Amino acid sequence: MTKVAVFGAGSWGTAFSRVLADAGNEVTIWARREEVCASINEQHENREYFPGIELPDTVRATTDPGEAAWEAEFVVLSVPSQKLRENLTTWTGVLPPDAVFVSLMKGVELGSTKRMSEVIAEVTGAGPERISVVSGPNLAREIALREPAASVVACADEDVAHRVQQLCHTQAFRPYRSTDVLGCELGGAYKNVIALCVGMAVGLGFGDNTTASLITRGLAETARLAQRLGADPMTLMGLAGLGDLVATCSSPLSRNRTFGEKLGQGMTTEEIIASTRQVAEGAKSCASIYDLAAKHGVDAPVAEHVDRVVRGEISARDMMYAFIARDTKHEKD
Ligand SMILES: NC(=O)C1=CN([C@@H]2O[C@H](COP(=O)(O)OP(=O)(O)OC[C@H]3O[C@@H](n4cnc5c(N)ncnc54)[C@H](O)[C@@H]3O)[C@@H](O)[C@H]2O)C=CC1
Ligand SMILES: O=C(CO)COP(=O)(O)O
Repeated sequence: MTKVAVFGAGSWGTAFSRVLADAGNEVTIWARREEVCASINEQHENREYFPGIELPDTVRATTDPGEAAWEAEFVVLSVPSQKLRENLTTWTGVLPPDAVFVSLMKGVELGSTKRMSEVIAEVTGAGPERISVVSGPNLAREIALREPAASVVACADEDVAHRVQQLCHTQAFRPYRSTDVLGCELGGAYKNVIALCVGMAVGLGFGDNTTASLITRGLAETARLAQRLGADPMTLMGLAGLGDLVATCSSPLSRNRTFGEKLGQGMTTEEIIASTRQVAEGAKSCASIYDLAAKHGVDAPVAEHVDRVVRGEISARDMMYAFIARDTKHEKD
């Protein structure tokens, strides 16, 4: 059995652990909280995130990072993006030197505007052949329930992408392979910002014309930045781009869409954050993605306006009409 460490016992870390176990691996989850760890080891379920969904015996948990990482061939990372750097820095001493990293995270770091694979490389010194990402339309609850879904495993080294693909291919989970790490990561992070925006439209009571317009122009914006940074534009038409965007913008399970809906209904960012424990990555990544786009001279009205709403500078309604009032242009621009 292949040993896999999963750092992060939230929704996605837990659901993906079930996928890994279903694929025949031995999984040790690092959980931050003792009670989450105990429920996985004693009740074989993560009571906080997925009560009633049984985890196989091959999934164990620990609060000790060294124990989680012990002899692991793969190290899966699934903590909130803005918390990766500080956590990973404390774990470097216990991580096996040859392990392949698998990032499940969909965000861009504030300040540095780095993608998660870049943070991993910087903190651990791992080369691109040891850093992979998994990204696609994978709402954690549906994956935990073994509903059929596809995803993308990307690594600069296609052989490594192939290994990670084998690691998580199950009867319900179908990973495709890619070498476009940048495109997959940007697609995953940007769709959260677009889902926030779509959620705001829903919260304001607007219908399908509005949401379809936002999804389509949001995808155009994502592809524009991705292409400028060197990604393959076709990645954005695939599962890690359009696929994830459709899932996240359509689903009431999405934390980002739900966050946006609450903003559209008039709640403030502070009120929404206080009302949930779960991470809505887009609420932070809107600022870092806008910074990244600005740095590269790319027009990013969705990221820019969502950031302004999240900061409380403009209302969600004003944002919607500000989009419409922008100067007319060619659709391809
Ligand atoms: N939930 C989903 O459906 C999916 C989530 N993702 C991505 O996976 C990543 C993780 O998200 P989720 O598991 O959904 O989030 P979550 O909010 O469900 O869980 C986050 C986990 O990180 C832990 N955590 C929170 N603050 C921390 C800190 N300061 N230090 C260490 N650990 C901390 C929490 O205790 C929890 O175990 C995010 O980047 C998200 O965008 C990707 C695909 C699907
Ligand atoms: O990334 C996701 C689905 O692929 C989950 O989206 P949320 O973080 O908005 O719940």
